[in-house]
Amino acid sequence: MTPYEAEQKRLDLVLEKIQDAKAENQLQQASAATKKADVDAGWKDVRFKSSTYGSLFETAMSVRQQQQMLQERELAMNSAEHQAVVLDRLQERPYFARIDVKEKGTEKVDQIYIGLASFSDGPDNFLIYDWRAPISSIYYDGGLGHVTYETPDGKQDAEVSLKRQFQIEDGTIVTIFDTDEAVGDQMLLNAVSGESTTKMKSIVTTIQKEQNKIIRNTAADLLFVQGAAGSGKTSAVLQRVAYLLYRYRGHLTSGQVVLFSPNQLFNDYIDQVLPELGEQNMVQMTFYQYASRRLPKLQLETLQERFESQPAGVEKNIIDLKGTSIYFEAMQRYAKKLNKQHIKLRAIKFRGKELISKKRIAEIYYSFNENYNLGNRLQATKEQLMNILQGKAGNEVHADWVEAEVQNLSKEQYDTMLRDNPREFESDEAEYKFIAKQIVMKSFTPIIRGVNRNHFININEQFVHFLKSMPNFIDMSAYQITNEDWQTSIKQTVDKMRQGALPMVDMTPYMMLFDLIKGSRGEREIRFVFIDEIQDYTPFQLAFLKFSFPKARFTMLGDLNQAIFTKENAVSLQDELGQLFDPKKSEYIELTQTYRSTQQITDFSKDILLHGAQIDAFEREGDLPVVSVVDSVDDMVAGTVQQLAANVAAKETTAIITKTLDDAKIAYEALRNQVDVTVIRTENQRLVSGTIIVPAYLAKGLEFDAVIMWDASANVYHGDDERQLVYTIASRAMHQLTVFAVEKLTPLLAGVADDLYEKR
Ligand SMILES: Nc1ncnc2c1ncn2[C@@H]1O[C@H](COP(=O)(O)OP(=O)(O)OP(=O)(O)O)[C@@H](O)[C@H]1O
Repeated sequence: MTPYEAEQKRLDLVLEKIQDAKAENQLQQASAATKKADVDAGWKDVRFKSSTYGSLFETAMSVRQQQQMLQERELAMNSAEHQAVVLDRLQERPYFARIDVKEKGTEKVDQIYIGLASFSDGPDNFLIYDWRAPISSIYYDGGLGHVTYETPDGKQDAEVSLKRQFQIEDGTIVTIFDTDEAVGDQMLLNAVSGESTTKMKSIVTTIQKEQNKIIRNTAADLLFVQGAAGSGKTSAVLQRVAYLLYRYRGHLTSGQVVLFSPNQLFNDYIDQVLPELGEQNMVQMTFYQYASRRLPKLQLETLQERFESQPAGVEKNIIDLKGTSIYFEAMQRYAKKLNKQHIKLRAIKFRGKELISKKRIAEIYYSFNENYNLGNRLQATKEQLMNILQGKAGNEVHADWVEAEVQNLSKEQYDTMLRDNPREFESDEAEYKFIAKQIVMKSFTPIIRGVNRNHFININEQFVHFLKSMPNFIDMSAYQITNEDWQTSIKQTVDKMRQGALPMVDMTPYMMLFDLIKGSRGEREIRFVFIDEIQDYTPFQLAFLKFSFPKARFTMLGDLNQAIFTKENAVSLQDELGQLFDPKKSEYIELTQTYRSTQQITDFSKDILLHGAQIDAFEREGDLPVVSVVDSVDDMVAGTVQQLAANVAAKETTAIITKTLDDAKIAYEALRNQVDVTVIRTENQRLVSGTIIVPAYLAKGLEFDAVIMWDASANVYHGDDERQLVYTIASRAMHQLTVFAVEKLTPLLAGVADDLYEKR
């Protein structure tokens, strides 16, 4: 029998067993469904008796029992359902690799077949191993011969005598490929040569050794991945989520994993990867969404506003300062001082008059000794305020307005107030008291809620006071900021706040200050936080996220060359992180090999960068990028139409990437009558197939077969600080890159070596 025949025979056998398992699974599902129906019927027996405490408790018990039963059944059904999905997937593609391994100390050679999930036909007889199983690591990590791999019990030695890759289609083995490398280049070439789609795909069959390190790391508190554009950072990190969910099954749910992504469009782009791997998606959001959730009343600056504002001079110095860890630390020191003085309060009012004055609240707040921290102090203040409110409510019973309301009660209102209470009162006085108390309690409810929600802290005023105090904490001249500059900037912030808005730079400090005053302990149930495009975060934001997720391990991914928001500040990020996380528990991994683009596009993009970053192109040939400097916008439009026609003929999806949203709209107006295009205006739009026009800041993290860079003229991209932006745009292209400029090409591209592109 040839190896091919032998493998096909085995495959047939496995498929048969999968078929058996499916039949079995269907029976299980049916039985789970009947059991659930029984429980549902049981609900009818749950009577709600609530006249006494005893019976209330009894009802609660039986509801609880029903719920528990229901949950168990649901779980059984879910796992049967889940299993069914897994089996379907395995039937489609049972495995993609095989390794023959002899573990140290044994003589037997095991044939390990690796697929998307484990499958066995009896205890310990695994016909397929999950790609995340410890032993599967061997497939990704090395060649033939001696290997060691990590298991939960420590390192294990083994000998590998065969590595085989398969392509299986419809139950038939199409190719078998034996290799002595980690993951054969041919296989990788096949994987990356496909066309782009609007959804990212998993890379499970061709994970590279360096990527495998990222995926399987469980030791680091901070895993920092610096990687060139297209080096598979995002891919690796999504595989990592799937890995962690597998590794900590039963202790970790997808709801305890949060991914901060650059924009909503990107969320949309990656949301199929985990389901494809048989896992649920983690919580995905942008930093902006996180902030809006926490500050629902404030209008925050949007991505577009942030990207398109081009602060310079002092304004920029101030923005820079507000993003530093120095500013973060200054805030901590400022907050500490609030234990002694300067807390900003709001009087508690009721029916237009002051119930508890600011002065009184301050007295209470500062009546606790210095051992109290801000959180305890606030808590203790709240308790006292509640006591006072209770007393005040008692006094209020005899107020005129209450009396009037009692008199005016309708019969219906009266009945609702009495509810199940006995209708007979000892005296009229007792009846009045009872009703009046209800009325007072009802009108006090919003005040009590307000106290519970810290409304007596005037956070806006506090924030302004914080800003005003900063010159006492930070030497502003070190940032080229004069006292006057600082005061002007405070005024601008205050003006914005008056309109119910908050500038982006003040957003994180504002949340942080409030958290400090509240003594917030962060979201402790979150275990893993992933931050993509880390170069766009300031040290202040990172410190804030660390504070907000105190129990989480962090994985940060970024490309310092694509720092389109923070620009050169990103370089110091790594140093800053060294202060936030214990260096002994931090790991830095660099990915230099890029997979997205052809050699020609990678070489061109790389040359845009000044410092010749370490970027290795994957050997895949394509056309040279084309740079076309034309005489007028009309010519650019005509050229774009022509290029689009060529791309469509070659079945390449194209993105026309502009610098700003306005440019995108202009391009759209110019093109819409001639070609079929969709303009992406906001991050909340869906990615559609076909040609799109998108502003650069929304194209982050995405990739396209072909990219047309719109208007790369000298008057559009001028400053050296836009180099990273130009690099980001160019590096979105997989196979085809066309650059148009009107009259004069941006100097940022003019510096690229002549032989790396074709002039047209
Ligand atoms: N091991 C791999 N096997 C096959 N394809 C891969 C592999 N690693 C990455 N790729 C492909 O390379 C492309 C770029 O990957 P990805 O988007 O993850 O890179 P990135 O580092 O996040 O890029 P950027 O920083 O530019 O957004 C994707 O099409 C991805 O599928």
